Amino acid sequence: MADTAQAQELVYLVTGGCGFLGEHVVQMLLQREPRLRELRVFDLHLSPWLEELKTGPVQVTAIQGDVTQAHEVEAAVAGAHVVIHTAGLVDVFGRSSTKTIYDVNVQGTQNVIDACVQTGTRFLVYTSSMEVVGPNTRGHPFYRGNEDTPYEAVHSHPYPRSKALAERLVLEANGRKVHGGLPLVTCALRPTGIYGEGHQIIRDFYHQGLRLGCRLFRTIPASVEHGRVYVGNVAWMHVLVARELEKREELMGGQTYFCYDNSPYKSYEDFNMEFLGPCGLRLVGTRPLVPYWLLVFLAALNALLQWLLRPLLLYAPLLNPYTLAMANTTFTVSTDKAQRHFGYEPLFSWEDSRSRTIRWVQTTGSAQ
Ligand SMILES: NC(=O)c1ccc[n+]([C@@H]2O[C@H](COP(=O)([O-])OP(=O)(O)OC[C@H]3O[C@@H](n4cnc5c(N)ncnc54)[C@H](O)[C@@H]3O)[C@@H](O)[C@H]2O)c1
Ligand SMILES: CC(C)CCC[C@@H](C)[C@H]1CC[C@H]2[C@@H]3[C@H](O)C=C4C[C@@H](O)CC[C@]4(C)[C@H]3CC[C@]12C
Repeated sequence: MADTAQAQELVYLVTGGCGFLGEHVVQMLLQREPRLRELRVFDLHLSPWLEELKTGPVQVTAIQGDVTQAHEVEAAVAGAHVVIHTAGLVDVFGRSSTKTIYDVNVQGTQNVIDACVQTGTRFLVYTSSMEVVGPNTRGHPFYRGNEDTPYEAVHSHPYPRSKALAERLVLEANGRKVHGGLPLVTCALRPTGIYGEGHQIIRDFYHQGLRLGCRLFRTIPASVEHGRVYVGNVAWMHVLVARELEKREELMGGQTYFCYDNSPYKSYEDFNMEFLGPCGLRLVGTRPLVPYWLLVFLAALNALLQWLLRPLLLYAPLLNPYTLAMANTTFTVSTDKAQRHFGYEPLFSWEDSRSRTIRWVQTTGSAQ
């Protein structure tokens, strides 16, 4: 690949390419990977915006498919040079069964690895999550840690468990011989809480705030730091890793990297106010307005109601014991591993990330 540097010769496959992160990865590849010949976008649900991409210089191939179906994955992977595997079931609210989460996140990832091995695709980038590390349900803080910081990772919830299992599969597959005899080179990116254009939860908070008279009520102490990273920078990191894996396979193969940028360290709610404030909302209270024991009780009540109502309807509110533990436990990263290993620098400054997100909330928020 390296010799014919700028020729348009590469075929990339992005699984989950129509999701929140996947869409940004697709757009970033089209803008920033000059060697791209074909971009395959594989997703369970194809988005209409894909049609607009089909008129550009790069061949964009939309593939409606399911990562749990090995034959569909293999057909999509065949002939691709690089796979960026972002498809996943992101569910910390109890919307899907444990089995479904495992099928998509673990078996789906295994299918992607097997397809690479069988078809001879050598480079696999996996979107993991900060949650393979933490926060754990014991509430231990991870304060500005890096990839080597010791931490007791205890996974009680199906989503982080599935991401941790899938990440292990990907890392263990590094070095396996693919069809043709060359080694597979894999690595895993671990974003913290991603924000930016397309982030559904921020939109939900915005609408909740509008319903409450342009107010939100503080529930988490301002001192609890929650790591966040802008979607454009996460996408950029994926593109860079995919590009550099071939040149630095010894160094990068089998590695994990937190996704980071210059977004400030704040509590989950204070961080959201960086966007919701300029959209007219205010956060009431300098301290939590509800005592913590009451939040714990309400979260447990929600879990009980979810279980009781399951035969009749899906009750999946934002607050449950797991999301409360996540929001209420400090988890922030401070690392330069990606910069050292493959020269990553955030493409978007904090100011830019913030204003892009505000603009998006303003334009799409009121339309809901
Ligand atoms: N959103 C975050 O804050 C965050 C943080 C860390 C890691 N991640 C990881 O990033 C990845 C993308 O997350 P996201 O926030 O964009 O989620 P998303 O739900 O917006 O996107 C996931 C995409 O995967 C697709 N998908 C789901 N099941 C599939 C299947 N069986 N076959 C094919 N496609 C399927 C969905 O249709 C969707 O387009 C996930 O792997 C997630 O675990 C997300
Ligand atoms: C006390 C409650 C009212 C506040 C509820 C907030 C809750 C919905 C938020 C808090 C933290 C959020 C998660 C965090 O940003 C990181 C990730 C990692 C990623 O892999 C998937 C998304 C997820 C779990 C965020 C989901 C929403 C959470 C739990």
